[in-house]
Amino acid sequence: MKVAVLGAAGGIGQALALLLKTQLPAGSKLSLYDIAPVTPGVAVDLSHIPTDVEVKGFAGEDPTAALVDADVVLMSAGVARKPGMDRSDLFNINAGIVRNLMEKVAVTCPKALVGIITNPVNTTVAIAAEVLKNAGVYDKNRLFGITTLDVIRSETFIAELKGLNVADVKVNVIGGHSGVTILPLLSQVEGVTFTDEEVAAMTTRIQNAGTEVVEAKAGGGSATLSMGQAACRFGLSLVRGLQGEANVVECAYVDGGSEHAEFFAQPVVLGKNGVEKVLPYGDISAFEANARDAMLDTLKGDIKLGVEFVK
Ligand SMILES: NC(=O)C1=CN([C@@H]2O[C@H](COP(=O)(O)OP(=O)(O)OC[C@H]3O[C@@H](n4cnc5c(N)ncnc54)[C@H](O)[C@@H]3O)[C@@H](O)[C@H]2O)C=CC1
Ligand SMILES: O=C([O-])CC(=O)C(=O)O
Repeated sequence: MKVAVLGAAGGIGQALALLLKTQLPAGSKLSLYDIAPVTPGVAVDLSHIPTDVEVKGFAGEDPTAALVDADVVLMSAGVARKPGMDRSDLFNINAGIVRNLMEKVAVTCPKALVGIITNPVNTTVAIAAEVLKNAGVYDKNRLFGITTLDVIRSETFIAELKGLNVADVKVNVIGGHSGVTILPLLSQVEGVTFTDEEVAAMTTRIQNAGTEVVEAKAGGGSATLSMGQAACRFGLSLVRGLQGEANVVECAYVDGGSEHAEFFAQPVVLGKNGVEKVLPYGDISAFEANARDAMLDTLKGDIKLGVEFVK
């Protein structure tokens, strides 16, 4: 199994690479790419950790060497937010970065499962899809926007509020990955009841959790360590699915035939070809149905921006 991380010298990339070095199955290969010249050094550093995962690092303008034979590509290349910015403010720089990297993926490892972390995810995933379509290699089951951070935040915040063991809290988060498009389905959390006020406050906190970190880091970037953990969880789930494990389920932003939008985050079963099955997200409350319907114009606009960028 070969996993490539693009943007590997960054805050997320280094945290993710460390977790993958220690958690990928024995015999895996980890390939790190970033334009930053330090990247081969990051690989040398990680290679001193005694696990059976081979690490190689590549820097420079061309990611091809890192992508050869990749089964999974996790992309966090790009710029991060500073206080006062919205995720959509990252579009101008990150759209081109994602497009250029996806052009190399399309040529070098078109069958890889690709997880996009680079923001704005609602739009960059649409960009990635258009690039793959233009190259004639698009398979909707192999492309994912990684929304796992919204899931782990929801689980953490709910466990804190309700005094639960966080390992027992499971939450689906649907929609997209910014502001109102992030919709945690609190009504489905087993063994927990929320007042209307708690639902409203918790939903808002989860939607604004990225901004909470951006403000706390005060100009030093956005979530990197929690995102490293989230991306590692999602990447390992992709690997487990590829290896034939049954019942690997994650929420992800996919082109899954949703009635709501071309891309929509919801639970999916992962397998040898990526998405094996898109699962229904189940019964939701009136509050959640309203929030879902209210987000759709924003989400569809974000997707359209990505499609038009590539055209
Ligand atoms: N999906 C999600 O839930 C989350 C997404 N993000 C996003 O992830 C992205 C990365 O964030 P950080 O790691 O904190 O940023 P960072 O600035 O620490 O790292 C980004 C890395 O990308 C590299 N890079 C830039 N252009 C590149 C290119 N053309 N090819 C290869 N590498 C390139 C940079 O050299 C840098 O090392 C941002 O867009 C951020 O908004 C952040 C948190 C959560
Ligand atoms: O908020 C940001 O800019 C980074 C991000 O996507 C998150 O932390 O959820």
